[in-house]
Amino acid sequence: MNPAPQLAIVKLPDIVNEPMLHYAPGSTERRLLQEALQEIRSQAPYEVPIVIDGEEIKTGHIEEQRVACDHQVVLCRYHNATDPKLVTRAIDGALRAKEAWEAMPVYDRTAIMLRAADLLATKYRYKVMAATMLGQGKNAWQAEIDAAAEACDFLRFNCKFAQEVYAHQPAANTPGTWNHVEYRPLEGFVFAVSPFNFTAIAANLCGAPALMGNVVVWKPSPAATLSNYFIYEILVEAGLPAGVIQFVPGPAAEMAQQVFAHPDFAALHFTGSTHVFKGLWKTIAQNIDSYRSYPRIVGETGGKNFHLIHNSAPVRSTALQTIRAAFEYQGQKCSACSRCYVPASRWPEFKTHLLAEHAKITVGDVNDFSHFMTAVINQVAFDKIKGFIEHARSASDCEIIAGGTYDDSKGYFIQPTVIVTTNPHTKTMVEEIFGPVVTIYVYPDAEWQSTIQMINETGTYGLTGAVFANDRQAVVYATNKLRNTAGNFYINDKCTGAVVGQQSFGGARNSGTNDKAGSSNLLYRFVSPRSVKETFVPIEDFMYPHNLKD
Ligand SMILES: NC(=O)c1ccc[n+]([C@@H]2O[C@H](COP(=O)([O-])OP(=O)(O)OC[C@H]3O[C@@H](n4cnc5c(N)ncnc54)[C@H](O)[C@@H]3O)[C@@H](O)[C@H]2O)c1
Ligand SMILES: N[C@@H](CCC=O)C(=O)O
Repeated sequence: MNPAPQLAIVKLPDIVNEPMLHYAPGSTERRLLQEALQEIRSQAPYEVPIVIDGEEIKTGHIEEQRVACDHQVVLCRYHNATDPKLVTRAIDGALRAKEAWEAMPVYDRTAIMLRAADLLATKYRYKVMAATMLGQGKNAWQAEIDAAAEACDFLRFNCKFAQEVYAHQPAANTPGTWNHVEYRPLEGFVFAVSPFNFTAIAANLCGAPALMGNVVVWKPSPAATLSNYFIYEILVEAGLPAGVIQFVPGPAAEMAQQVFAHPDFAALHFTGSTHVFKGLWKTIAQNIDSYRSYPRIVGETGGKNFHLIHNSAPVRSTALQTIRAAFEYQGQKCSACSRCYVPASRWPEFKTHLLAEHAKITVGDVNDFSHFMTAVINQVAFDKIKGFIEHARSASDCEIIAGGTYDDSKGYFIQPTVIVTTNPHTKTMVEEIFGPVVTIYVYPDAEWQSTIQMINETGTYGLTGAVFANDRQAVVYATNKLRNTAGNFYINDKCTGAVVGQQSFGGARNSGTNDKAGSSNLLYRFVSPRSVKETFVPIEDFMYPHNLKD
């Protein structure tokens, strides 16, 4: 196929954050979302195929995704790529689609992504939200944040960031020459592996490399299959050519082994847990001699995020922010507040506010919009979180002051749990829980500086953190001393809720490669620049002036 002509240097439409809807009683959006929930429930179980080169494939090797808050209900039955031949087919098909996709003008690739965002914001907003609510256990507001706002924002802002990348050109040209940089898609294919907890992240993991002209084999999370399939369908409706993104639910470990054995494997785009990411990195390292190029490895992983409260902080607001950060989406945001440091002088006041607000939280079915929390994702998560709670219950240095109960008879419900510890290195202060559990350590006011040092040295993660203080010296001190403790750092705000275009997202240490989702940094990881120099005037001599005779 010939490259399509490029007859204009185009200007992007203004890119702004998707306006958030509020789902207040009586609102149109609330009614439409409730109808979508009913519709999805009535259609369930959906049948989700593998899609390779635009062809729906039904292997008959079926897995189920269930409704998190009502686990007897099967939301979808999806076909799994258990046969390695299918993975080979997906890779081969993607590589065949590559030439035409990378030859497609940037304008057209961009138009597909912008169109997908508009389809999601309008025609499919409630459908994708409802699938996210039922499948991934989000209440209406959390689904709006994720499946509507953040997913649209990723799709649109990436287009803006891509323009920044393409516009980044050499600073100088010697007279008679013109230099430019071409941002080539990677030579090979990208493997995108997405987590259960954000539909938006899944859209970004496959969408960002594709926007930059790459072809992608996408393995969605089993616990997010339906919403992710709907995202895939939207991209196709928006004009994504067959083969550019291959939608391949499958056995994770086996697929990864096969993909990483392929010489054309060019990049991993992963979000998920730290131990899985490290395992994938090791396999890639072991196979390094077999690749055409050094693969790019981009992974955003776990966290152990903190709120640090100074004795000058506005206590009530800080307690409210802590409730949101610890318990929204049942603590299943990688950014969730999981450890909290409170000065002894303000602890009684903080505790009073925290417990009073905690008492207002209800946990229940996503169809009842009054609930602040719903179920955690599945039995494995439920059991793991339960284990942390029981460990705290039996530990002599911990006291559970709120919550601490759970019930998986209908859905995987865990009450928001507050632990107070006298040991700042107790298990729940150090390990990622990924559930609605926050542990508080009360520090002597005089130990503000050593507490900060301890926060910096506790655990292995570096994702998000927040300091709350009115005293500006305290803010400055904490901000400087905690520089490497969090890739996303907040001052007088909770440690969750990064917005695309406003706070690019990611952490270092064991939290990931910090390539910052929602920024041009990330897009640079999926291109391989070629510097091109053109000379306009032919030369007439190979000698340089200094070679001339006196
Ligand atoms: N830093 C971030 O931006 C960010 C964002 C969201 C989630 N997370 C992290 O993700 C985790 C929660 O998500 P999750 O439970 O879906 O994570 P997970 O690691 O269990 O799964 C993530 C993906 O990896 C796949 N996978 C699992 N085992 C694999 C293996 N052996 N080989 C190849 N692929 C494998 C899964 O099927 C899924 O698609 C938490 O640790 C959370 O902190 C991080
Ligand atoms: N970007 C989201 C977290 C994504 C991870 O789960 C936040 O900032 O809360």
